[in-house]
Amino acid sequence: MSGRLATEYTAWKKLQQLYDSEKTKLVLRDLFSRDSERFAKFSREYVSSDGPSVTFLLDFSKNLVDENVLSTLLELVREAQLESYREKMFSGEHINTSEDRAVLHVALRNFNDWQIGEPGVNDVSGVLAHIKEFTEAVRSGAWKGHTGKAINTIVNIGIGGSDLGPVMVTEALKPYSKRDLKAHFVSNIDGTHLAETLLECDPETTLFIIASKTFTTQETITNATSARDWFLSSAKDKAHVAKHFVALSTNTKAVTEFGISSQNMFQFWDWVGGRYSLWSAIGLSIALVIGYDNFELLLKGAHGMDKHFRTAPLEQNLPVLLAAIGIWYNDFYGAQTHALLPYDQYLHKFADYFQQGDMESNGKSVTKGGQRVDYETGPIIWGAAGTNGQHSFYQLVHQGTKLIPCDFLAPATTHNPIANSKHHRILLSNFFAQPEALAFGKTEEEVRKELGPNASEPLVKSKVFVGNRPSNSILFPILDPQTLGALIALYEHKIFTQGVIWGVNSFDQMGVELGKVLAKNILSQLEKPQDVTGHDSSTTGLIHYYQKHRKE
Ligand SMILES: O=P(O)(O)OC[C@H]1O[C@@H](O)[C@@H](O)[C@@H](O)[C@@H]1O
Repeated sequence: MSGRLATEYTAWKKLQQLYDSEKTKLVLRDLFSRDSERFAKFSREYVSSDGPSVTFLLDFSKNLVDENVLSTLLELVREAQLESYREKMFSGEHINTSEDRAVLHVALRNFNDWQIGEPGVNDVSGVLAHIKEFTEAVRSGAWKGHTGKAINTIVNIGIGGSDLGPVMVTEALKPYSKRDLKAHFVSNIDGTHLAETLLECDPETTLFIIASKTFTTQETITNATSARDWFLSSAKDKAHVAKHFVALSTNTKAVTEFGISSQNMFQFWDWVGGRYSLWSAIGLSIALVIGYDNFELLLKGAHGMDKHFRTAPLEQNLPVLLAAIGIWYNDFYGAQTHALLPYDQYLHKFADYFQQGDMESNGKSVTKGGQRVDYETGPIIWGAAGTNGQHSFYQLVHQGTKLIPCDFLAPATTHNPIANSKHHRILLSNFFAQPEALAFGKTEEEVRKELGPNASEPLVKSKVFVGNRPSNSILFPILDPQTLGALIALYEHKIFTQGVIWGVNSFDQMGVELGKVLAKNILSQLEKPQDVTGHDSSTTGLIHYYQKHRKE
């Protein structure tokens, strides 16, 4: 975040030389056979130092690194002044320079009372108390709808950071959920999303949570307005809106104008980035689903990771290690993507969540100083829950022409030990096997031995796994709120660290603006063909075709 070009760092140049000279020697089969201590050297156990107990193991031994490469990567982290930028973040400096804002999602989970001098920080505990009071009233049935019935359905209306976090976390922590409180999430402007959801709602027992930091997002305001119309078509009286609509926002004025009273508004602040906002009032749906105490455990688990990130030496610092290794593939090996592969059905939205978390943060091509970068920045993040991915895209990961660094994540214990945990043992056997297969592959010699002398050459070749495909493995005891909090914060700080090295502003999102502006202009031209002006022939042709064929 220094705004310097990463290629100017001495350590970067050293890494390029190392890549050129050592690449052919960084072969996992050899690295492991040469060093029986490799696992011990290249793995770390995280143990939270305060708050609820969280432990997990990060095994990064199956990466194309040796001690020399790793220490040079850490030299790069130091040279980019990660430690100093980290302090700037934690102390509330306006490191989001383009928007002149502090970046303080860590303050939302600051149960250590670090002193942070930014307006709003002192109000965090008040908002948490409001969330606690409200969620307890709804969950206990004390909060009544307009006909005196308790709430049994919540609908969170939000998009991007006001949707993805609550969706991912409520899915991940389903075992902790109140099963008789149904939770829906409406994000897409496509009317189908709202219409299909409303089919499952009763206006007497549904609570709408309008989640929008700005409260100006077209999708959210349109969906919220249609939801309110739907509600009023049965409730009739506008006064009933107060019992069925609450808002999560930084924009009190727009919330009040919408018709939601300020008592039913849960506040947060401009120093909470959308994609870092699940810890804020945006987490209200999470607290409703899993209960306030579990929500607080989620926050405390994240806080433990904040403390680790802030204080652990770089060699022991898990977000830093993940970031450094990621740079090695992204910038020297030319890897375009990074796969997140949780072997836990509850984490099936984890990759979706970090698609925004990572790609909106580091998908930039100018530094904070305004220079065009001459290296690759944020990777494409993708993935799916194991073992489904194995029967879909793993073919390419194992034998395709692309290098795809993978993170495998799994819980040692399942919440659903059906069939005497047989399912879980099979799941975990795959979690252990895939990184092994990727790393060590299967040589031509091994294939020949297996197939016998009569096997055709093409068949032999098609069954070879070249291996040497890198991965990290993260193994945790069980997916509970505190562990999930720590894991999310782990990746948040990884993203931060990489952003510092690349010199980009990880906290703005200018790239989402242009399309919004063009869509607004096009919306005003959709009525008549003669209104369609000022576009290229392709866009004009598409709009004309739509106008010719639309029915409504
Ligand atoms: O929470 P609101 O303000 O509705 O924004 C929702 C989302 O909008 C998008 O355009 C992005 O900028 C996201 O970062 C943001 O999370």
